[in-house]
Amino acid sequence: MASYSTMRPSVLASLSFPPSPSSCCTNVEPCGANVAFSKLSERGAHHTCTSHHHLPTSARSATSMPFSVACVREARGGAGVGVGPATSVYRKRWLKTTDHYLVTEARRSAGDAAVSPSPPIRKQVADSHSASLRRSVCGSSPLHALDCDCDRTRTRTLMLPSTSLRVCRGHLPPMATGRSAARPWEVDVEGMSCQRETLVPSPEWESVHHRRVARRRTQLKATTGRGERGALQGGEEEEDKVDKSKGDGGHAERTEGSGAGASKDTKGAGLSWISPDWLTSLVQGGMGTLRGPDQSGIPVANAKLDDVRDLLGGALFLPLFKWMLESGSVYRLAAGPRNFVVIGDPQAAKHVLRNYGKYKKGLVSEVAEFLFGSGFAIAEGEIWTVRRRAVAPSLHKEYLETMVDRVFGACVDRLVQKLDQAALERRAVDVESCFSQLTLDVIGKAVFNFDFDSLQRDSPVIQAVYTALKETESRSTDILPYWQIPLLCQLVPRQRKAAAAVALIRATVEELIAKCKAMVDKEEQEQGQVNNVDNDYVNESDPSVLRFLLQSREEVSSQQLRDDLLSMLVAGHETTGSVLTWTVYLLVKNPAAMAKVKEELDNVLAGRRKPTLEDTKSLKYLIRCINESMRLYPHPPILIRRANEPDVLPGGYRVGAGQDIMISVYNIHHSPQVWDKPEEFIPERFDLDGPVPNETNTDFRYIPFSGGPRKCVGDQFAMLEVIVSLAIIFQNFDFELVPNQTIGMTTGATIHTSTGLYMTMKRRERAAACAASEFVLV
Ligand code: HEM
Repeated sequence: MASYSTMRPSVLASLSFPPSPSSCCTNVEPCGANVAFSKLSERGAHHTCTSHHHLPTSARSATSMPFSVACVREARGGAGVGVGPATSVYRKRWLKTTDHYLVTEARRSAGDAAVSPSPPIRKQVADSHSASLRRSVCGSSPLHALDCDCDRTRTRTLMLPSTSLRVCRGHLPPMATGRSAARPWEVDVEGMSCQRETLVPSPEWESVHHRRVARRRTQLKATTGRGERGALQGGEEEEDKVDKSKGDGGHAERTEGSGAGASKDTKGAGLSWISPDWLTSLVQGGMGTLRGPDQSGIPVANAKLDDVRDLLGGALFLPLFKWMLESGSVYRLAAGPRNFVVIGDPQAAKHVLRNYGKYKKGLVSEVAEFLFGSGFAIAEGEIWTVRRRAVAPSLHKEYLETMVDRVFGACVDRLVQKLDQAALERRAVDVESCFSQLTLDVIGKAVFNFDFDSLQRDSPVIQAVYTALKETESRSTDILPYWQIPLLCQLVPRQRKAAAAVALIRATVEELIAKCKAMVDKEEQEQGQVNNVDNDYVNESDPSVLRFLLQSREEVSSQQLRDDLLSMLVAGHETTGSVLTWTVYLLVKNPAAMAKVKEELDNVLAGRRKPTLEDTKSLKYLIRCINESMRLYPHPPILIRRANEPDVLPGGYRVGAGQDIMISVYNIHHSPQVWDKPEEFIPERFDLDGPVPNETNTDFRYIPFSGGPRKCVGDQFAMLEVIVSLAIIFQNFDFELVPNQTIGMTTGATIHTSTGLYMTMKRRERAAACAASEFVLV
């Protein structure tokens, strides 16, 4: 048998190996997952690791053979590159099968009729043609790979209208992989015609799933107390099997909420052994025996097992609201080993938020430290005081005016072009991802003077930010903070994924800082002096926050600067994107309000598409719509604090030192005791000629930007960005919701839709008459 090492160069060169049978994912990265593979390029022993689930089927099976991987990070991976597993066991097996493959191929090309290509090779050759037609677009959630052929044992048959396809579980949207009733979902297929298809679960899968759910329910009903936990564990073992067979849990980590009847991916709940019923009884009764009677006067929510799915990994704010209706506006909740006091009362919220000394960020700092480091969004004490004082002045009036004039409009204009194209092709667009891209572009320019250009090309940063934020939320409900143990972080796939996301974000930020530093130093060398910066300073060519901070020559370590800017990047990106998404959604659902907005825009801007800072003040109705949208969908919906010392809340509720607190902004904003018709979208509820509502003038009934010393530092920036964006977009387009969509809710740090928000759009006649583009990005 010819050996691989002797045959490799010549045979590989002579093989017309199909150009990239390709991994199923376009976002392959060397993420160092459980099974690492090394890539042996012909140039020598270049090794790179890539995650197991990113590799094509042939790489994972025992019968591995050469193939190529499109590695986006390294921009490598073409035809004729052999990939072999790195671990010795895999390498051995792989070499064996490669030898076999090469010999077989050699015999075949020498005309040996007895040899026919092995089935996998035939399959790959066939797929290499169709792969180019069906390139997956799974980089940008919630779009997922189609027909990826990862591993046949882990696939599920899905019915397309015309055919049936096999899709890897790991690449399906969460509602498809979840255990609750699945319903139709969508996958973007970048095929020849770029059509979108709707997939529904196959009838076999549905029936297996329903049987499993029914069995589990019966088990739970039949048991109580200790037994209940036993039953849950039993059920989980079964679910675990399902989960293990999932291969990649990555996508499934994006879970569904129960809003608007959305189905839920209860992965978190299913994998955890905690039962709030059990813990609630501990708090209600057991706590009396363990720690003495509960003197706090705070009612304990009767948390039910069914609700825990939402609590662990879903739209947490929804069960919190349900429990408020049952237990009152301040209640205690046992969630895992922690217990929280949940506040849905404006006065109690005001007390906690204003008394920052008594209440620190606590749990938030713990669970988000891996992302923000010592950034001032989560820092406490002296670091926070100093850094907030240093950064906040960068968002001064001159700066905001520059943003309105030179950044917001220019970025939105690119979105307009994108939507224009979709309108021409009568294509539906997921506006949620568009807004996420837009706000990343804006914050990139505003904070770093860097153009992510994510509207035009896929930015891995978006997914990385989402992954990192989702991880912070998961950590806050994890039963054990195992992620505090470094070794476990290296072993657990979810942690590795989060670490990779943070590494990517940090590397991006560090690179941007280095570039800007070099530029400032160069300028100063050329001018032979250090620039003095006053509070209104805006650099003409680079108005970014980074430039402001570097030029102000504050004493700060480069790591602190990185963490502060990263705080702004993360805090200012998702939040604003979500406000845009839900405001558009609400307006499209309320045509009368939309008509008023458009009328106002036409009056105030009179065909000029670009509002100035002054114009924004006149767009009063639009602003009220945004205010109302942030009431109904606050981002984040929950604020977390921890009591530094014992205290008494308004209403006489006692909290002990170390007590974790959730201020549910969602509860306050939706409370029937606080608002009339709280569930309705009524922009007029805020007086049109009155002040813009905030925490002060509503006495903490309305706190979308929080309140007290740790109130959002970017509130004005964000409002202006949303006003300018919507003003331009609504002048240009009429939107329509794609029918039969389920708009579910899920949370990262903000409220997301569970599977995107698809809309079609038409150019408004009036806008069509306007010139194509008036903005140039600075
Ligand atoms: C509509 C969009 C936005 C919303 C709804 C929002 C909301 C919030 C909220 C509620 C907090 C307080 C969290 C707490 O009390 O625990 C906060 C903090 C913060 N926000 Fe925003 N934000 C938005 C946009 C922005 C933007 C655009 C930036 C940056 C330019 C930004 C930067 C920050 C920072 C740095 C903090 C931490 C402040 C501190 O702890 O001192 N935010 N945001």
